[in-house]
Amino acid sequence: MSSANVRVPAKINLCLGVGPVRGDGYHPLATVYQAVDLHDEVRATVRDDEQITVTVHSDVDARSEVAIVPEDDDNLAVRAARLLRERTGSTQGVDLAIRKVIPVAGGMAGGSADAAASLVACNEVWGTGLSRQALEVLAARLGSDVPFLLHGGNAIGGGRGETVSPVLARGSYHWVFAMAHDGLSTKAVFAEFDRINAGRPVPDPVVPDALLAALRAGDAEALGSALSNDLTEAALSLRPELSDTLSIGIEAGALGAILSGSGPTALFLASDAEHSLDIAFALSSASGCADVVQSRGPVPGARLT
Ligand SMILES: C[C@@](CO)(OP(=O)(O)O)[C@H](O)COP(=O)(O)OP(=O)(O)OC[C@H]1O[C@@H](n2ccc(N)nc2=O)[C@H](O)[C@@H]1O
Ligand SMILES: Nc1ncnc2c1ncn2[C@@H]1O[C@H](COP(=O)(O)OP(=O)(O)O)[C@@H](O)[C@H]1O
Repeated sequence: MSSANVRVPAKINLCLGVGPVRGDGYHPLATVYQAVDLHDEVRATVRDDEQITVTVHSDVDARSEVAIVPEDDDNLAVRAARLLRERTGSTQGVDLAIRKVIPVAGGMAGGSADAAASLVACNEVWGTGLSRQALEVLAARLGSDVPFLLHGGNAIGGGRGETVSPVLARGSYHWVFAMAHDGLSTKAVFAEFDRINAGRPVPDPVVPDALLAALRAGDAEALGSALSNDLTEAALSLRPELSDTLSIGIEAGALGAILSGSGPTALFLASDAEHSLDIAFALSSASGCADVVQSRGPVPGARLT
């Protein structure tokens, strides 16, 4: 096969517990990931030389972020292809074309999603035949949340986020995402977390029992109350105006409102499609929102289409 197309979802963190910084600079996490219906696509086409190229396209007019996605070896999709080649000894080249929908530096793992998609697409077109398990090992080297994007659905994330284990979950949830005008650097938000917590004891992170119970029961209202994110204070310290966005969604009756990962995307849980439309409408005129998107989760991880 000379070309393959992979669809890959964004992720949200239903809870994000963050522990004290480790010796390697990373933080231990206790999170529940959910893959949501907001997808990038990566098309891989084999070249007849050894080059690896990437192009990035977007249909999203309201955000001009594609300009900040590197179209060179720094692109995470290219790094994934190089890592797969290194691991398998393949010498083939590939053209990668990314259709970008997931917000860039939005706390929804868009770059990690493209890395996961590139692993699956290149493994297919190069015929390198690595198992999902072997791809997960490579994924963990590319970024903390890349293994989850291969997996999809709902899952518990441990370690620095790269260990993914199953969670008992029921139900399909209605989400509204408020995208900000500019992204936030994950590294900068973790550094702010360390600055704020310097001199304070930071406990080891845990996944709250109330959140696990809500997911087991498929109870949207209980899930809304159990949403949590230990990076909130740090992200709001860097972007105080995000608290206005969260307040607008809460006033519109959201069952729960938190930042997605390290932000700045804000996420709101709705009880049904109509409620989700009401919340989206309230947010659409907020000055801090570049775009408002209604979505559903969970959905599967990176898949060939
Ligand atoms: C915070 C989370 C939560 O799901 O999501 P995002 O907000 O980025 O989407 C992730 O852990 C992000 O994962 P990812 O974007 O793959 O981060 P990485 O490339 O591994 O790390 C980028 C930087 O973030 C910091 N980092 C990341 C993960 C972690 N557990 N501890 C950290 O301190 C480190 O400074 C690291 O250099
Ligand atoms: N394919 C890619 N898509 C998006 N960002 C990328 C990609 N490759 C590299 N990057 C870089 O990674 C950074 C973080 O991107 P992203 O994964 O979207 O954010 P987050 O970690 O907040 O979810 C961006 O600022 C961008 O420069």
